[in-house]
Amino acid sequence: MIRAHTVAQVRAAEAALMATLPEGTLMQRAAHGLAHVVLETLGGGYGRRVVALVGSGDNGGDALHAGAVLARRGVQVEAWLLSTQAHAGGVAALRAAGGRVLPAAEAVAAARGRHGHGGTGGGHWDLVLDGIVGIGGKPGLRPEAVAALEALAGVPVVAVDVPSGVDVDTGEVDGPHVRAALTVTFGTHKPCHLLDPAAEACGALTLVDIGLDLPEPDVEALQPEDVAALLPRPGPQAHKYTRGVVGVRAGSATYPGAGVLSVAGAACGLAGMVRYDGDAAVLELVHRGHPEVIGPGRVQAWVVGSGSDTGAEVALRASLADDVPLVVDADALAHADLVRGRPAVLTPHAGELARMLGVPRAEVEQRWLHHARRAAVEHDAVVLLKARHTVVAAPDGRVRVTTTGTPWLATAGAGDVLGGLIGALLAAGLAPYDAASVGSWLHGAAATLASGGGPLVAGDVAEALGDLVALLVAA
Ligand SMILES: NC(=O)C1=CN([C@@H]2O[C@H](COP(=O)(O)OP(=O)(O)OC[C@H]3O[C@@H](n4cnc5c(N)ncnc54)[C@H](O)[C@@H]3O)[C@@H](O)[C@H]2O)[C@@H](O)CC1
Ligand SMILES: [K+]
Repeated sequence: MIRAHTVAQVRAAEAALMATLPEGTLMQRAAHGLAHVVLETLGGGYGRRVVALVGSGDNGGDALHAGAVLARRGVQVEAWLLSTQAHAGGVAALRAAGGRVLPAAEAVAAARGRHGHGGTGGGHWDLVLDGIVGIGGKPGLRPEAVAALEALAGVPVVAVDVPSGVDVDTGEVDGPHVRAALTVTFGTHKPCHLLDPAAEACGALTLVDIGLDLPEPDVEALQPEDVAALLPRPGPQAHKYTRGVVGVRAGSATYPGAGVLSVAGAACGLAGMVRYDGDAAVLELVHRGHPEVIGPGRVQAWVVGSGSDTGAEVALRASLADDVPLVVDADALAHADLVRGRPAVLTPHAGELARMLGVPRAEVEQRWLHHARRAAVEHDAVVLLKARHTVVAAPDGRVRVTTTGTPWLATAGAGDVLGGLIGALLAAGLAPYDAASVGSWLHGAAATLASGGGPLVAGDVAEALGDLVALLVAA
């Protein structure tokens, strides 16, 4: 599991640990870990050239101390100070190790002198260390930092702890921020490493352990071993009913494909049986790919709403009449109020969630975490907000972010497959929060498997699920 803690949680854990250790120990752990990752990234030390952008706080201190370690390994290190307040011990350590320290304004002016305004002076450097601000930073960057980054445009950036300028606790961005190729973080992940748009600015992630003792995380992301542990598996005595029956009320004469694809997701094999309750012509289409699907009857979970058109409300009310958990998607989301307090997973995309909450879509896309959490509380149900990094929020505040997937998954019908898959997991006995987050993880991973780096259609995702589950179960 990737566990992400808020700034306040990290500060508390750091304070508790620091009280037991000699001063500076944690920064040394962080700086050595960071330097080690940088040396690996550079493929060695001697002859490499690294510039550190250094702000006024301990994040700059980390960059300076890491710079000192790098300088001792033969790296040519220059620190550009963005403030007169730079970490004194770090400055002294870097100087003592042979690094150069100068005000950023002077370095930027020199780069501009050599290469003109807007600067292509970056060509000299192999890597930029972003020690502008860490968890103590306010969102956005000051003009001096923006100018320094411009002067170094094109050089890969390694962010120290977080990409400077992003909101650490929410992943929101407001104004300029660093875009890193790699982020090296300390002690634990922070929400901005998982939540877009900040997560996109992190690049790859590496965690350096500094020995923090941490509470329950604010946000987490399932990893393959977590998904494998949560996957429902048939026991030796299993039969189709004990494995769960999932019912699908999706698709209509107008949108038959939604029914076919919802069933394709539900028929992933993780439940024992799939029932279809809807348009007879759609059932005929369903039978071409899935002859095992049967008509209405008792189920352990319902999937409702995709392509249901004007029949969504009737389908939802009929499903609620059975006291079983349900997936509420697409057209049925307009009637999500009916579901309040029932075991359910609501699966909106940003536009649908915006309508549910009565806010502009752009606001949802700026503040994914906030809106997913708010919707989960207001609807008293698990909300799965579909996006590049899907956010699954429970009414009690728990949040899981999905980091699997590929941009090729942005394709028609992919959401129908996801709804069916989550329905199968509910029918198999997973709680709504687990079913939603495991389903979303599997959906993204199956897309990556099916894509192989190229385009795909929704049916390919459903087809890849079997192979994916086999890989997880075997691992
Ligand atoms: N305290 C410790 O022992 C440890 C701290 N660590 C490092 O310390 C960092 C936190 O350090 P700090 O609490 O000193 O805070 P930061 O270094 O994150 O930044 C705070 C400083 O930046 C200024 N500032 C805030 N927003 C700004 C902005 N948008 N632009 C420019 N300047 C801005 C503030 O005036 C303040 O001086 C962590 O992210 C991590 O890198 C790690 O070394 C682990 C151990
Ligand atoms: K930083």
